[in-house]
Amino acid sequence: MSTTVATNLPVLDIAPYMAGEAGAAERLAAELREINETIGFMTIIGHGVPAELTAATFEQAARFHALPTDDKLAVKVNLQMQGYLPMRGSTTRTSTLSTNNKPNENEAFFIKRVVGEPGDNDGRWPADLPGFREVALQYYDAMDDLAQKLMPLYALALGLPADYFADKCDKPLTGLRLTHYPPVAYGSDQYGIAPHSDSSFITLLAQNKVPGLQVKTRDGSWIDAEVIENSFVVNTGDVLHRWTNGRFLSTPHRAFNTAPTARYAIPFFFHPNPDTLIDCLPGCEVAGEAPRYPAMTTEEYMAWFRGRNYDHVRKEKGEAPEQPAAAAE
Ligand SMILES: O=C(O)CCC(=O)C(=O)O
Ligand SMILES: [Fe+2]
Repeated sequence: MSTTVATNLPVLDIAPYMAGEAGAAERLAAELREINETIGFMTIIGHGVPAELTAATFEQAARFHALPTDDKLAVKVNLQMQGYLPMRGSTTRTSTLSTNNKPNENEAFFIKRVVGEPGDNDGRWPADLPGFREVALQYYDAMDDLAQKLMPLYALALGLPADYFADKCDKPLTGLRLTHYPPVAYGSDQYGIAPHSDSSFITLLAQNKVPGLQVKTRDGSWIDAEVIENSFVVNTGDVLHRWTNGRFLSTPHRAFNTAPTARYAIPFFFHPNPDTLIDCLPGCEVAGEAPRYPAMTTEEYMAWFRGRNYDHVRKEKGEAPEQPAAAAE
């Protein structure tokens, strides 16, 4: 593990905006723009998500992963990434950030709910775990809500009308991942989750009491994300990076668990609607240059991403496990 320095990510207090204070949206949007053009990671406070709900979700993640392996395998992940992904079931291949060829030292439970539907997760809910589904879906609602509230800030940050993303993200592809990183003596090129950028528009990662998240800065150094009580780490993912023609950074990050106890993480991934075309946004063109990324719908992009990173999806498609690189959605 290379040397890191503990440095705070920029902290954005969104309480004035959430309270509807005059001028708050414009002021925060300007900060958001600066952050996204320079580091792509921030910590938000004043978000209004009850700390008890976040704590309860961490507890449910721990309860799920404490189940016997057979019970977890009974809800094994499907091709839509709903259900249980066993230990070392992912290898980060979409990434050009590392040459590791070892699977990620984590296991995860994925929930994906379609907006307006009750959240059946393709029937993939653990038996005999009362309260798990209810808490997870309540947290999911809170994350959906927070992500939607952040959309106008992202639009303003890009010089677009505040409601620009509204009809492009009103039936978003979202997902909640409950990850378990057991304590591991990591070998070389071994990670809890290998260096990767997220595939999302944005990711909302509840502050972890157990440190382990590291973020790569533009000068190439890795910094530890510091623990700030009741906050969310919010980062730009590849979809927004592509949409902004590379202007908003989709910053590499990785995680280890070096604590003697289990570490859990509960990231929420927010994508635009499946049929939203991710094509260079107005104002992000570079004069005299073609857009850096080919236009693709969110759905097309995600299908490509899953095929690369998740072994069960590769197998289904008849593709051999390939030389890996780490990914997350
Ligand atoms: O475990 C963490 O803190 C980060 C996890 C992560 O980056 C992901 O799941 O995409
Ligand atoms: Fe990530």
